[in-house]
Order: sequence, then structure tokens, then C-alpha cells
Amino acid sequence: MDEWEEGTTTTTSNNGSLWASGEGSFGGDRAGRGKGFRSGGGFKSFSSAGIDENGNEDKGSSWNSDEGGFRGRGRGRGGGRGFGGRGFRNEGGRDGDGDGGGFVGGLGGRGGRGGFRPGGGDGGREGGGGGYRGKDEEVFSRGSNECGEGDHENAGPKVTYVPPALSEDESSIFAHYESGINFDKYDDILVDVSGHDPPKAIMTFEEAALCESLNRNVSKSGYKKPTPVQKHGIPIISAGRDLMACAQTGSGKTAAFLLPILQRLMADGVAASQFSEVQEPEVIVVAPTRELINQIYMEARKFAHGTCVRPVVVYGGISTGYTIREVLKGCNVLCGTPGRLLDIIGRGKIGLSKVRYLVLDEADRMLDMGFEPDMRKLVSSPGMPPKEDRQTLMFSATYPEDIQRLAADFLKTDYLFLAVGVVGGACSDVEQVVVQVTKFSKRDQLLEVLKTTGTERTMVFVETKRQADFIATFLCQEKVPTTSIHGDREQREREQALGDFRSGKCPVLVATSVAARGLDIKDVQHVVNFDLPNNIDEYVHRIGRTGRCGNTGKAVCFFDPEADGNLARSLVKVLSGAQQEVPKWLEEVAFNAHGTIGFNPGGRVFASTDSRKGGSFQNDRTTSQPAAALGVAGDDDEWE
Ligand SMILES: Nc1ncnc2c1ncn2[C@@H]1O[C@H](COP(=O)(O)OP(=O)(O)OP(=O)(O)O)[C@@H](O)[C@H]1O
Repeated sequence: MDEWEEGTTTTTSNNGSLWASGEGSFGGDRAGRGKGFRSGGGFKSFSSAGIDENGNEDKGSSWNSDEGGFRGRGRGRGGGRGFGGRGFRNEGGRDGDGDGGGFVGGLGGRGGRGGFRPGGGDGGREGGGGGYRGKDEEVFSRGSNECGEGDHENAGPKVTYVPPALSEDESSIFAHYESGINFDKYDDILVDVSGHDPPKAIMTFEEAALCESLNRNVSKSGYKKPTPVQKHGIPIISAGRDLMACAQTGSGKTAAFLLPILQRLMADGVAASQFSEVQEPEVIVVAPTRELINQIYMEARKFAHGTCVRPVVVYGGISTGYTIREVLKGCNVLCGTPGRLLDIIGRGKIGLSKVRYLVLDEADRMLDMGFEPDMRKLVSSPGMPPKEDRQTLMFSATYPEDIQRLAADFLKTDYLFLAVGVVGGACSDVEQVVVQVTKFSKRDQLLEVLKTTGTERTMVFVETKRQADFIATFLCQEKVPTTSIHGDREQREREQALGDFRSGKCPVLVATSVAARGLDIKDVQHVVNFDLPNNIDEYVHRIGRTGRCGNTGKAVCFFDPEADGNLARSLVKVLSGAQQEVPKWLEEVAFNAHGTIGFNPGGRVFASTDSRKGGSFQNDRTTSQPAAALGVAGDDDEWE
């Protein structure tokens, strides 16, 4: 065995998930350890057994066992053990040191007050187990890096999770949802391509002259005509140009880069080889979250179906040994989150000298303070061709001007900037409603909203991981079938949560910003911003989980003037930019908060176009600080 081989690898199936199982359900309330979410270890949506360090089922000590709460129970003394016995992120004490060892919990320990205690008050009866302690009580300590677990492979217990095998069935590979009534309206959106000598746009997929198998796969995917970002992006990439592309959420950016890249590889007869100890991919795609990179991989796999080109995905939270075995089966298109990607490269299993394309999806996120160091590390890794010798492609729906300037470091000087609509603008197919709330009224107002959404898929965004558990618990107690996704959940749980949401088993998904970008889930009709994010770009991405591919959607935003005043002005701007009604009271809040039209929260500069033209929204320019100084990811998020 190589050093990366793990002793045991267990393939697990995602079964046994019940959002309200008899075994305690969310915020389990067992054995008189307190009531409801005031104790009992927080959100607990699963009834399946855990996996111990060796990949074995571990009924007695896992996060979901009787003894161990997901984050430790609000019970007395130390005892039991957590998942691997160590804090997953070395943050013992944050989420569940003590009794029962929460998955994230620290080393045993005792004391503290257990239970889930919203907003202070008395803790779980006997204390001792950590658990959630309410927003007012503590500020989460951060891990060493915003990126979270996926990026620091040595930071926690050995991960043994292996995702379930993918179906080879064509109906599953090519499953898709229909484009909506507004798909043709994409053609009315203004497109601006700046830079020297851009190639002519295509109007049809035929003009893209895709090879036969790729063409067949495009048809099987239900694509009849290209979206604007595809019409312009495909010929730009095919012409060998570097590209920074901006187009609204849900408008087909993924295919805009995958199709021309795959076309080139197929035309050149690139074929995966499993006889090489070191794999040398032609393409590297990076994205900020596990779920998103997995989705991009699934798209690549779909378009490459039946050809010799082999995409592979690598991300944190799954067994490294498994991941490397997958890579060594042959790898042309390597999709990864930055941490796991750098880890695998560092292990010498990936050679970079053949890289022709480097793609940064959600590029503004990949270059903000959370990931920029990793991106610089990636491009300066041994063997990686310099930017002059590779094609670098960046895609997002938002590009703050400061990030654009930084991005230029990674691109050739003659890169093209493609803007479909207003850079950073919200998708106009999403109806946006802003509701004035107080922090005390939010939960009731959420219930009111959910009464109107019924069984339609709804994503509820909150700001912190514990808030996600808290709200999910609350909704389940109110008999709303809910699941949650955030960075403190195990990968299996995250996948299970998304699966339950996709299937409609849990039509409500409570999420942190980890699910804000890129996720393309069928039939998400509603997004609720229960907590507003601290920057407007995040808002634009969050509401973009609905209203995709010409379909319509609705986003309700809870606005608490006490807490959200800073966002008022940019929210007004986004609403009016998307021809949405701006409530009078919000305009007043925006004016009162900042007095002038010149305010821009956080000092960000929202570019409406290529920053090389000098940018616009100049009125907003109060300061222009480097992204790292702006706290772009300064909230309690948990990226890969
Ligand atoms: N030309 C097309 N015809 C029909 N469907 C398409 C076409 N292009 C893309 N789609 C579908 O539209 C959906 C949204 O595409 P995609 O996820 O690439 O959007 P995006 O622009 O990357 O969004 P985000 O900004 O949220 O990441 C996907 O389901 C995709 O398969």
C-alpha cells in the first residue's frame, strides 16, 4: 500500500435519514436532558449509524448515537467519545467538548453549559456538553482558515467517507430540468465584450462545430440553443483567449467553459490513461465548495459521456485514498476544491505540466481573502505552466472591481472581459420582496412565509452554522420537514441533506453561505434570506438559487433596520437594477444610514463592467481596499 492508502475504506449508502425520526429528531430531547432545543445536542436529522476512524459502523459513539449528540449533549460530565476523539477543526470547546463528544467537539472535558440555548438563559440542566449556546453568548472562534475542513487535510480525524457510486444509467446522467418561459428573454440582455479583437459570437450550437459525441451529449442534456454567456464565451475560449466572464446566476456559465474545453480535448484525441502512476490532467477546474465542484464534475462527466476524456473530482470530507484511486484511473479534467487539490498535488500523484486550461468558477470568491493564497500556490506549483502558456478562464455573476484588478495577475494581458447584463446584478427572473422585521419577529415571520410556500422547495439562508441548526430544529418542531447544510456537518450529512432537499423529502433547506453559490437544484421556487449576508454579492448569489435557466422564482428578504442598515443602499441598487419594487421604508433606511448616495458598504466597488475601462458606479467609490482588508468572508461561513 502507498502511504496514502487507508486501512479500511467503507462505502456507505445514504440511507436512514429521517428529519423527524423517533430517535430524537432535530434537537433531540432524550432522557430528560432538557427540553427541545435547549439541550440534547442540536440538529440531528439522521438515524443512521456513524463511522469510526477505521470506517466501521460505530453505533455507540458517533454523533448520532444515543450517547453522542451531533455536537455533544447538554449532559453532565465528560465521557463517551467523539468522532475520532478529537475536535475536527481543533476548536474544542466551540461546539461540543465534553460529554458524548460531538463530532466537532474537543477532547472530553467537562464543565460549560450544555444544550442549545438560544440567546442565553440557563443551559442544559447539568451542563457539561457544549452544544449550541446561543448567539449572544459567544463568538465562534475560527479555524486557521476560512476555507474550512476541505483545505486542511491534516487538521482532523482521518476521513473515511466514500460517496455512493454514481449511476451509469443515461437517464440519470442526462437528467435535467426544462428551461423556463423567460429563456428566450436572455437574448435581450445587453452584452459587452471588452478587450482587443474579440471573436464573433455564435448564435447556435451548430456554429460551435462540436464533435459528434459532444454534440449528442449537448442534445441529450436538453440544450437547444446557447445562452448569451455561451454564445460569446464558447468562441472566445475556442480562440485560445483568456477570459473573465460575468453573467447572471443560472444562465449557463458552466457549459460556457466546459463545452469549448471538452471540444478541444476531443478534437486533439486526448484520452485518459490508467497506466500512469502520475496523472497529468489537461484541465483544472476549481470552485469554492464541495457541492459546487461536485456539480461541475457531474456536468463534465455528462458532456464527456461516451468519450475517452475522463473528468475526476477531488474535495474534502471524503477518503483521500479513495480520491487518489479515482485520480489514478485516468484524469483529464481535474475538478477540485482548493485544499484537496493542493493536497493531492502535494502527494505527487498529479503532474501539472500538461495543464492547458485553468478555470476558476465563482472567480471573485476564489480570489478573495479566503482562497487567494491557495490560488497563488496553485499557479506557482512545480510544473504548472506560466499564464502565458495556459488558458485561464474566470466565471462568476459578481466581480467587485478590486477583485478584477487582482484577477488580472492570473490572466494574460490581452484577456477578454465578457459582461452579460450588469456585473453583479441580480437575476431578473427572481421576484424580490423585502420584509421589514425585528430580530424577535423573524421566526414567526418565517413560519408565515413557509405557510405560503407549502411543499415548494425553499432555501432559507442564515448567517451562522449554529443559527442553521437552530432554525432547522425550530422548523422541525413546527412540523415543517426541514434539513440543513453547513460546514460543520459531515460530508455524508451534507450530501444527504442535499439529496433530501432535491427529492422533496425535505422541501425546506436551511443553509449558510456554503450553499449560496452555484448550486443548481431543480424546482427551487423560493429563497428566504432569514439573515442578510454582510455583502451584497452574497445576496445576489443566494437569491440566484431560484429563477434559473429562464424559470421564475421568488426571494423574500428579512431586513432588520437595526442590524442590516449597512446593506440598505446596495440592496436598493440591486432591487432597482433588477426592476424590482423598492419599499419606501427601505429607501429611507438607506438614506438615513448613510445620508448620501455615495455610500458603499464595506468599501467595495461594484463594477458594472470591465475595470480596465475605469469601472463605473464611480459614485460608490469611497475607498478601494484590497479584498483581504474588507472582510469579504468575514462571516461565519465555511468554505472548502
Ligand atoms: N443552453 C442551455 N439550454 C438549456 N439549459 C441550459 C443551457 N445552458 C445551461 N443550462 C442549464 O441551466 C442551468 C443553470 O446553468 P449553470 O448552473 O451553468 O448556471 P450558472 O450561470 O453557472 O449559475 P451560477 O451563477 O448560479 O453558478 C443548469 O441546469 C444547466 O444545465
